[in-house]
Amino acid sequence: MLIRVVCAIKEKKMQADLEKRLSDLDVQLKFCDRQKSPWQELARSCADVFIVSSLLIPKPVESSISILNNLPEKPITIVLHNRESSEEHANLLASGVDVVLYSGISFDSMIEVIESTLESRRQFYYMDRFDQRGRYQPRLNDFVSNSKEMQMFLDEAQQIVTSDASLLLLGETGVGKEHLSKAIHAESHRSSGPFIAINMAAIPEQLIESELFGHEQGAFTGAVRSRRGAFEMAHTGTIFLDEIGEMPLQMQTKLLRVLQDFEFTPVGGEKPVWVDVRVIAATNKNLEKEIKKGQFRQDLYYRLGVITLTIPPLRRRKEDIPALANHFLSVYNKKIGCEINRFSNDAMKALCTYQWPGNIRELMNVIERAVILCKSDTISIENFPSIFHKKSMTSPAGFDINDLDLNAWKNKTLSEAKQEILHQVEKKYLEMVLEKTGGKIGETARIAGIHPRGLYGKMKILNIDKATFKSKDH
Ligand SMILES: Nc1ncnc2c1ncn2[C@@H]1O[C@H](COP(=O)(O)OP(=O)(O)OP(=O)(O)O)[C@@H](O)[C@H]1O
Repeated sequence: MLIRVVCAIKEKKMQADLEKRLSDLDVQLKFCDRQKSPWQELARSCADVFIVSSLLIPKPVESSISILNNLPEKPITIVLHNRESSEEHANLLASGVDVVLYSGISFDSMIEVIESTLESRRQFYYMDRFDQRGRYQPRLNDFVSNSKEMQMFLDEAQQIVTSDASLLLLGETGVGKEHLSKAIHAESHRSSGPFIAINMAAIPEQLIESELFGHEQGAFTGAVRSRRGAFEMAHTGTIFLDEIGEMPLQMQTKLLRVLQDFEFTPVGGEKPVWVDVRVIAATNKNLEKEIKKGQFRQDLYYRLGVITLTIPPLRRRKEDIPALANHFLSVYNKKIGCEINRFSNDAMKALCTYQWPGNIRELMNVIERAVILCKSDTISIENFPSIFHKKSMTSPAGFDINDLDLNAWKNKTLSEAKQEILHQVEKKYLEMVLEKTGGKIGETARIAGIHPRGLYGKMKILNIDKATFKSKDH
């Protein structure tokens, strides 16, 4: 968060000195007009810290201070008092002022107190970001995943956490793009800074600019107070721009300009603001198609996608389903207060066969519903929605060329891409036959029309363990 300091200082020299020193402190600084009564201006600005001369506080002091204290930002108020009277200091503190400073003290001491106030404000935002156990969740290591594909993906993600480059996350709805970006933020050197998520599809078009870059009071009808935008809130942290494919073209142009040097001017503002922010954008749209249709700027696509990661859909990493299902079972057991131990074999099989168009979000919802409906210690297929009861669910999934992730092939030769698909097909086929034969190698080899030694070799390469199939009821 970029700390905002708003000052109303009576003495001209003091104002000039403070302006000089506070500008070095990584804050956004604003001075109210000394000629007019500044209180209305203070109350309409959005600030973390107010620094005011006691002579400018309208009487009665208590109600003027309470106007500031009741602002939604819960600002800290520092009053510079021109008399060294402990009684008057005590009265100011009793009216709700946080810090009272005698303006006759050395300027360095005054700056020291202001600095420590700013630091306590930064800590206030910092504390806000941790759960009760003091952990900022989620972390990359906590990612529930057993599949090779996801492990490779997570290794790739691990390599880019140290980078400050913009990141574009692609993937279907519910695959975990926001979840991953939180984990990347938590692993990065920015983890003590904020993570601010903003969804382009959820904001009316005319408000996007103000949501992203903030506005000044009076910038448009209804802008009664000034307000900070997401970029300012994300200062020293990460901003997550979700559904970037929904951003209107005109805003794309503005965003591109901001991404050049991270400087912008709030709507209706005069002074530019500079922020230090890492941008992670995400979409489930095919941006290359959107570019061809003229709906997305190619230069913005390149700027956002300095690094691009595509999270595979759940149906392409079915090995993850049992681990994820058990993870969500324990999450909802705790949340709902149940003690369900397991899934029946049929129930787990149904989960593993389903195509999951809504990915992990859909899986979470299905498990939550099942935990609520389950009346025993085992979740059965009857606890799932009716689509899971159909017979076709238990037959092996069909092969759909459209399910393939073409992005994953970008740096591969044709023969490497073919090899990869071939491995997937062989793995699926052999697992299906091993399942049928209860893990019997001779019988599986006979059905597959290959030599048992050849079958062993393939199982080793494809990481298939026959013991997995022996444990099933055959
Ligand atoms: N690996 C994971 N382990 C545990 N929970 C996960 C995992 N991945 C995603 N989730 C959970 O699944 C839900 C959906 O994830 P998320 O919101 O990150 O998806 P998304 O790809 O950003 O979706 P959308 O495109 O619709 O915005 C969230 O509640 C998230 O916490």
